[in-house]
Amino acid sequence: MHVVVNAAMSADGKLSSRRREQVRISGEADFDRMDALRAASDAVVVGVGTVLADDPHLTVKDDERRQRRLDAGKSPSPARVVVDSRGRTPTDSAVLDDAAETYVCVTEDAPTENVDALAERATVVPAGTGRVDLREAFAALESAGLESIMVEGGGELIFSLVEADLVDELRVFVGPRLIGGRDAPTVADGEGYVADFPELELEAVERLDGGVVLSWRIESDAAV
Ligand SMILES: NC(=O)C1=CN([C@@H]2O[C@H](COP(=O)(O)OP(=O)(O)OC[C@H]3O[C@@H](n4cnc5c(N)ncnc54)[C@H](O)[C@@H]3O)[C@@H](O)[C@H]2O)C=CC1
Ligand SMILES: Nc1nc(O)c(N)c(N[C@@H]2O[C@H](COP(=O)(O)O)[C@@H](O)[C@H]2O)n1
Repeated sequence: MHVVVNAAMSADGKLSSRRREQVRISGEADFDRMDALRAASDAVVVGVGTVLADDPHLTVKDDERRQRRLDAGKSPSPARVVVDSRGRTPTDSAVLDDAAETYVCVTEDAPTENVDALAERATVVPAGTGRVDLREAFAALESAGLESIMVEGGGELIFSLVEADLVDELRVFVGPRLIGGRDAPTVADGEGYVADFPELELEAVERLDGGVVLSWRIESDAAV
């Protein structure tokens, strides 16, 4: 399994504002780069915080890319995965439509009524208790044939994935605006580190949309 995190942040490192509503940080070229990465992936992963904030669709937008996937015997868009401990994904969410296959990773103690409702529209993957056990969930996704994984956010999920040693690459578009706010989400939220900070190796720098795309490799010890 190969896991790439792709996100867009302001020049001061924020994924959105303190209201946690979607903020357009990327320009057309960066959204197109994101679409190409989606098209090259087997699955696109987000946390339920992102579903509740943005109601994303997570499909491939470009017709030619969708056609190329069909020509290769694949579905037009990759599978969508929501990491959602309690099964809070609303049943009318865009990720639960029939445009692509969807997996919802929940905990074993998630409320049964939520799990049952989600199971009508998605494949439910139980993993862990309290919070989704990401290593167990990703191992289940890999067993389902999902090898090439793109994670779009948000900051809570990205931090946990790094902490679980599941991330191979981090690609961040740094856009030409400031958002500010001590409570605004960043690329890596969660508890944060106080020591043994994960080390990154810079692989590429590309100017785009008045900002820059930074591509980093993360040393990962653990295999899934
Ligand atoms: N600029 C960008 O590229 C993007 C921005 N966003 C923004 O990020 C914000 C949402 O991010 P967050 O609030 O951080 O939510 P998130 O999308 O990271 O979801 C976090 C939630 O996932 C669930 N979860 C289950 N197991 C977990 C585990 N082991 N570790 C972590 N979370 C687990 C929990 O319910 C947790 O609250 C929104 O404001 C959205 O607009 C989201 C994606 C991309
Ligand atoms: N890469 C990027 N740049 C931005 O400026 C953003 N606001 C986001 N947000 C994420 O983009 C995805 C939207 O998906 P759909 O267009 O609905 O398919 C979703 O993951 C947002 O959280 N990303």
